[in-house]
Amino acid sequence: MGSPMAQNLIKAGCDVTVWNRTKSKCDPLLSLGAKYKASPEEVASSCDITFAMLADPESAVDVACGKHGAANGLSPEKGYVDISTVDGPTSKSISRHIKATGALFLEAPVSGSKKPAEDGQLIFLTAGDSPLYEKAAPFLDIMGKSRFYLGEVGNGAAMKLVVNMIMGSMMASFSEGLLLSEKVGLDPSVLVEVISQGAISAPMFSMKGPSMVQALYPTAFPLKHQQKDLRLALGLAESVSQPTPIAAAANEQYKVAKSHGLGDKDFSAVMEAVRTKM
Ligand SMILES: NC(=O)C1=CN([C@@H]2O[C@H](COP(=O)(O)OP(=O)(O)OC[C@H]3O[C@@H](n4cnc5c(N)ncnc54)[C@H](OP(=O)(O)O)[C@@H]3O)[C@@H](O)[C@H]2O)C=CC1
Ligand SMILES: O=CCCC(=O)O
Repeated sequence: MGSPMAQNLIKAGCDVTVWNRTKSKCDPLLSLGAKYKASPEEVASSCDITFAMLADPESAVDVACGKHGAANGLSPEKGYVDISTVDGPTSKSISRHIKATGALFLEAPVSGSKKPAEDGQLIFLTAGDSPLYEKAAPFLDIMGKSRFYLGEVGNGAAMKLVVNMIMGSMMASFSEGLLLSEKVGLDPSVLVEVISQGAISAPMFSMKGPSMVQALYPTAFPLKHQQKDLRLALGLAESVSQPTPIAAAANEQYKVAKSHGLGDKDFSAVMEAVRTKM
């Protein structure tokens, strides 16, 4: 996700400096004109705004607050925008570290996957310092098609987790439907077509259905990240005593799929956990 987002900034003429743990993944960006720094600290100290896109809460904390983390390079007037999908408590902790340097903080997780990231069509769910929201807006508009400002840090993370909780449950349910249709002698491709014309039509079903029918799961959104998001969403629900039995059942299926080595496949590969008693 970080790579196509950075590409769009570079192509729009922004002065972009990049870092990634696996340096070779920066090469396509460097050939487009990006500069490279050897640590998040050096990126933050050389840029006005630093955007971070990390896998999970642990890596988001490490890159922001760890040794040679971005916080070490920040100072007043600078801004740190964390686009990673994390839970509210993690985001608040990162915010405290960043703000202790005098810099501003915005959480800005995104809805939309690989293709929207490539096409600059992401949906930003932001919260935190509103002056940084205003300053970052022109860049968010290059990478995305819309942006929401949701107030206090934690609200962007919560919105993102609720959306992905619904998405994960929908995908598990869709998988069950595809498999059931096949078992009763229907053509699952026709089910995909029927769904696309009715009230439960969703771009996700139309885009992923045809390959799921062929048991193909080319990765757009890794299954391990969908399971992480369900886990974090269940934690959010627990924190306010909201029952979420459907999401909890879906999470079990993603856990099974992950434990069978499907974590790096697209999250639609949850169908393999539903298909067989893995
Ligand atoms: N893919 C999608 O469709 C979407 C993903 N998201 C969210 O965006 C985030 C990124 O997703 P995505 O790009 O798909 O994930 P990837 O797994 O493809 O990339 C994860 C990134 O995090 C880095 N990373 C992981 N662990 C560490 C660590 N310990 N220290 C430093 N860097 C680390 C990786 O570095 P390295 O290259 O070295 O492994 C890589 O740059 C996740 O939070 C995900 O939930 C949100 C919307 C859509
Ligand atoms: O977090 C991943 C979201 C994927 C999507 O919105 O299609």
